[in-house]
Amino acid sequence: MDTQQIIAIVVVAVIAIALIVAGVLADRSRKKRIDAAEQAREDREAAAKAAADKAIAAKQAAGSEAGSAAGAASTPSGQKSGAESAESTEQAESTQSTASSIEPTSSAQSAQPESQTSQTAESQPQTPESATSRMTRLKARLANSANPFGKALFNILAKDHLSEADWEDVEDTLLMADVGADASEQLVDELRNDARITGTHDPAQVREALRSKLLAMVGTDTDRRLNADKPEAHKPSVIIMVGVNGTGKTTTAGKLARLFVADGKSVMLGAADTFRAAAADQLETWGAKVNVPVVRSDKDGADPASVAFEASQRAKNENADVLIIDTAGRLQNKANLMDELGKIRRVTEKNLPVDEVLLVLDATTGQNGMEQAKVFAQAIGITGVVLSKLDGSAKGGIVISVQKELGVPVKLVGLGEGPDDLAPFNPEDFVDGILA
Ligand SMILES: Nc1nc2c(ncn2[C@@H]2O[C@H](COP(=O)(O)OP(=O)(O)OP(=O)(O)O)[C@@H](O)[C@H]2O)c(=O)[nH]1
Repeated sequence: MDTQQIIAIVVVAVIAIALIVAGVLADRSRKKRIDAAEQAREDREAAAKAAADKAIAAKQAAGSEAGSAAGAASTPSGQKSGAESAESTEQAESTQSTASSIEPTSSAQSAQPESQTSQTAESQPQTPESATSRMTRLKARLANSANPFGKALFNILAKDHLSEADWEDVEDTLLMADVGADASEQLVDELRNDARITGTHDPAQVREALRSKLLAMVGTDTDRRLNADKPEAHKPSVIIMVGVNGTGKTTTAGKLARLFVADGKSVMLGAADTFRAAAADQLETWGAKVNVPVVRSDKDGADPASVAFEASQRAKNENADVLIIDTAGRLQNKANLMDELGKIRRVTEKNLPVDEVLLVLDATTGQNGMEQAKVFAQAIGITGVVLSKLDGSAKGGIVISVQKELGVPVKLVGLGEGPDDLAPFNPEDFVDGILA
């Protein structure tokens, strides 16, 4: 072997080592960026949560000053912190009694003497907003919500030419919008490959391609109708609301009742959240607002399954069109509470088949929602997801992972605390919301 050959071999070996080292360094820096993005996301969530807690505390202080009886009856359960909720749930669990005293009430029957005199406009039956007007208003709200991710994407995609670093920024931005690591990587890989094949780096074209790929991931031809709205629905059609503490189950139950009432259906609400009297009171306030009867127990800690049984029996006897059963918030890692959901379902099914179990996920929860969804799906079986509080979050990319992993469609989105702030999930509006 002459000197030239030896030099050639050494050069090749040095280049190979340099490539390997560069690869390892690039991988590490990529991991660092993802970690930093995750950290930034967590910080933002913590800041948003702190701000929300502050607002809730201020609201509670204002409420207690007012001290009105009606105010006390309509205190939303979500006004207590998740930790408090979980604690009260656990306390009630130990004192739980099977002998419940169930009181079917109607909006007229349910008013107590003092709450009758102090009944505010809030609990008076209101006329539902028309579907068209509601959709226009909700779309405008979604379009106006400040979306840092959409702006970040816009800034990247507004460049003349996309560099490797820009592609990575696109991926990071999708990650921060909670699109999920796998989906974000897949999207950017596909876009980059397409760009290589077609030779185009035109940001406008890339943006359009990203939109259609996101739309395909979210699914444009999925059947997102509520089962109660399908021709084969049972009568009464039973819907059970489930989810962790404070996600918006009771609020969504109330808004949903209103949607059915607006469609001319007779609705009944079942307060199977028996851990706190305030929860049944909150549902009763919604019942009065949307003018539907509420079946509840007057006893704190009564067996939720027995309330569900009573509610389903009454809905059956009265031939209601829809029965919506609200359940207590529970953390997905509390096995006994998750088992209780199965019992609520089984007991209800002694009277009526259950058409729908809606998991209410808080859009601001991020990828943790995925873990919740899996456990709830296992415990009771879910047929649809409601993504609540989308008005307070530009994220909601969790939609993609939930649908992909559980095969369950997102059917509704919550866009505020008002009675008409619930809308069918619309993939186009949702994707445009992320890209806006
Ligand atoms: N901004 C906004 N707030 C919402 C939405 N849905 C519910 N909320 C608020 O979230 C808080 C909690 O809502 P609840 O309906 O009490 O939640 P929950 O899941 O029934 O609570 P627990 O029974 O304690 O588990 C309340 O202050 C609601 O007004 C929404 O779509 N947008």
